[in-house]
Amino acid sequence: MWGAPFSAHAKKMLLLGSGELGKEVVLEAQRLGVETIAVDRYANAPAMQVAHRSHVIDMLDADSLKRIIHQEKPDVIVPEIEAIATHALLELEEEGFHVVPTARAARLTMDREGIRRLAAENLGLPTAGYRFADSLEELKEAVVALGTPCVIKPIMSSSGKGQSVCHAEDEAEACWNTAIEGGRAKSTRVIVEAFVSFESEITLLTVRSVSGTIFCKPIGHIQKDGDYVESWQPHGMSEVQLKEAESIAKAITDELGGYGIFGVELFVTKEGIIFSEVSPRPHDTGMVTMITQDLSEFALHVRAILGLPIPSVELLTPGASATLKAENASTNFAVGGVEDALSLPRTQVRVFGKPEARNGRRMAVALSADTDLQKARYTAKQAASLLKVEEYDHEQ
Ligand SMILES: Nc1ncnc2c1ncn2[C@@H]1O[C@H](COP(=O)(O)OP(=O)(O)OP(=O)(O)O)[C@@H](O)[C@H]1O
Ligand SMILES: NCC(=O)N[C@@H]1O[C@H](COP(=O)([O-])[O-])[C@@H](O)[C@H]1O
Ligand SMILES: [Mg+2]
Repeated sequence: MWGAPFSAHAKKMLLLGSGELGKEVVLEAQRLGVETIAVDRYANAPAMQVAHRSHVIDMLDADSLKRIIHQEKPDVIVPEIEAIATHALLELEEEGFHVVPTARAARLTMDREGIRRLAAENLGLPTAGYRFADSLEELKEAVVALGTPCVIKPIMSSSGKGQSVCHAEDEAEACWNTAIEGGRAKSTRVIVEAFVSFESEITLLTVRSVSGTIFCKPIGHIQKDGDYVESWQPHGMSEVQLKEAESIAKAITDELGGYGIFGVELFVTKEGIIFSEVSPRPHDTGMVTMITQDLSEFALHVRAILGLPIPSVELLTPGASATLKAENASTNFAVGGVEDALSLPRTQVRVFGKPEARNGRRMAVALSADTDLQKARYTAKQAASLLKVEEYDHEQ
């Protein structure tokens, strides 16, 4: 029970990160009458455009983070990206603030080392072989030890930023440079992972709420340069594979604890299911649930966070999503082709409203439903291909 936004008894939710995923979280929170505050490193971020108010701060700076949280005194703090001063979240939790799902979960998943060691070394979950390196020399040793191809990633990054595949030992230096330039935080530590030749990869959305743990139907996806371009639900898997996937997801989410949605990323291989990583928050590939489920991953996150019951989640139809990415840097552009995309059957579009385009930046997503999953995938891809980031002429 809570009062209206802006009133003395309002329920206040503060998001750390205000991208396209946060925007949907804010919209869902507002449907339940929650007061929303969006925070990010730049102005006019997507979630800021729909939240009650917003702040621009360096979220990797602990003092700025604590200052804004002490000022706002939110009832719930919702990390929306990894790159946050998570040690400050641990302190804030100690003070009595509620961090979603827990400050420890945010801390462990912000860097690949924390979550990988927890999954592989503490829980004994199957993962790709891995090593960590703090210098080019150490990286070269790791590449020799793991063999090629292997995948190199900054320990703090997301959406494939700074990630590369090393095909031969003499590529190690180029991979090192990519990682150092691409990480979201200025860390020089990288993870080197043995390359997994998977048959498919999935996100298993797992919801922890007062009602217990439930799983959404598996979401299949395709990634390009470490970033998702297409996802669909349900992904076809055998009963045995699904049980294995659910048991890994249950183990890691039970360990992280708290209430909320988790995107558990898994590789499906001939030999079995391999754990990749987990986001204690909605997942980009899960945007497809906006068209497939009775409760989207955003609605589920908000309900779980607020301590509300989630007795079940239903897949209403097979469906798919496909992304629009910008190719050039610009602040004077429009997302065009929406009319053409929406002329396709059972298709929707979300335009994120990011104020700046950059090469590779995700700007919009197309969502399509169809009783035939393959048709849904085809239509979503077609819709996304009709969307374009178009530059205005200088005079306009
Ligand atoms: N060890 C690996 N073997 C094979 N492919 C991999 C490996 N690690 C990552 N990939 C590929 O790169 C993609 C992105 O990797 P990962 O999820 O670790 O990066 P990320 O930057 O955290 O991405 P996101 O934030 O979108 O989840 C994976 O979904 C997979 O397609
Ligand atoms: N894979 C994680 C992911 O998709 N996160 C989503 O992308 C935003 C950052 O986008 P930007 O880099 O374009 O600002 C984040 O704020 C989040 O919504
Ligand atoms: Mg990932």
